[in-house]
Amino acid sequence: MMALQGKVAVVTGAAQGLGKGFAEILLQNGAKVALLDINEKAGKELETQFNEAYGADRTHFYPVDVSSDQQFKDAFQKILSKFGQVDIFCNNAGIINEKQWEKTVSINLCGVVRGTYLALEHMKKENGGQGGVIVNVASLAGLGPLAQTPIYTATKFGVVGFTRALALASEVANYGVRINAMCPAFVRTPLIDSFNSEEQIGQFMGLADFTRSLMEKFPSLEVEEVSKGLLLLVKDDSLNGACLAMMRDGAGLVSFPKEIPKTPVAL
Ligand SMILES: NC(=O)c1ccc[n+]([C@@H]2O[C@H](COP(=O)([O-])OP(=O)(O)OC[C@H]3O[C@@H](n4cnc5c(N)ncnc54)[C@H](O)[C@@H]3O)[C@@H](O)[C@H]2O)c1
Ligand SMILES: CCCCC[C@H](O)CC\C=C/C=C/C=C/[C@@H](O)[C@@H](O)CCCC(=O)O
Repeated sequence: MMALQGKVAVVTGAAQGLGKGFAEILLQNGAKVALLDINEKAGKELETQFNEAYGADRTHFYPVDVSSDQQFKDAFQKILSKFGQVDIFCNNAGIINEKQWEKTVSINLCGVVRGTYLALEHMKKENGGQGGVIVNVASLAGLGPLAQTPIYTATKFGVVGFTRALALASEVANYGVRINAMCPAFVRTPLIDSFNSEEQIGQFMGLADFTRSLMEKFPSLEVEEVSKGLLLLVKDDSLNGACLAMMRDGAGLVSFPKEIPKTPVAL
């Protein structure tokens, strides 16, 4: 089990919702945490709140839009100057916007790639790094489709595929870095109200009742429950390439088929 005392973590999309919960559980377990978010006001307020609760200088906020390569790189350098190292990197920032779908891809998928490559470059043993762990936040919609959000679904499938491929690369090439994904069902944060917003859902608004019925099948989780899942993926040294599915009736590591299950067809 990885001990978190003295470790340095980075969490994107940390100003509210799941990111805030992830940052807090890492602080409670002894890590220092760099908070990254596009929302400067909420981020700075959270920095003050966390430093008061967990000790001065345990947390610092960096304003970053994860769709900007430059902002991400600049912040990473500042984090290294302040904290000296990065051991844990959680790519959590994500949005739902089916109308501005290229923006959604740039944040939800490209943002995860940007953060992961920055972290990997620093952590990789072949670069003189100390190893570490990266956790990418996907969704249950990265394992099965959410009809109202095809682009969001595509980005989350992308996050799962990217995480699994890179985890395999890390194992084969011995990077010394573990890379895992989280796939929670609905979680009680502002994001789940999106299904009712024409601005975010656009042409798929007519499917709102379909999402509502899915929410009955998968009752909302609380941020605190999902945060325990992050802690598991960070601490358990045996986990690399793991996808943790989380639902109200229980969490579990997803078993992906070794062979593709298929029904034969005549060609
Ligand atoms: N809430 C759910 O039901 C749920 C379920 C499964 C997965 N997720 C995933 O969890 C992650 C967090 O979602 P949440 O529910 O906490 O959402 P949220 O909207 O409450 O919080 C998202 C945070 O990300 C920040 N953010 C948005 N765009 C950004 C950008 N370009 N750069 C940096 N920060 C940015 C926001 O300012 C906000 O603080 C997302 O990736 C989401 O897809 C959420
Ligand atoms: C518009 C609100 C969007 C919230 C998006 C969040 O990421 C939450 C997504 C939550 C649930 C998605 C469920 C998708 C489910 C199906 O595809 C289902 O078949 C998956 C089956 C899983 C199982 O039963 O084991």
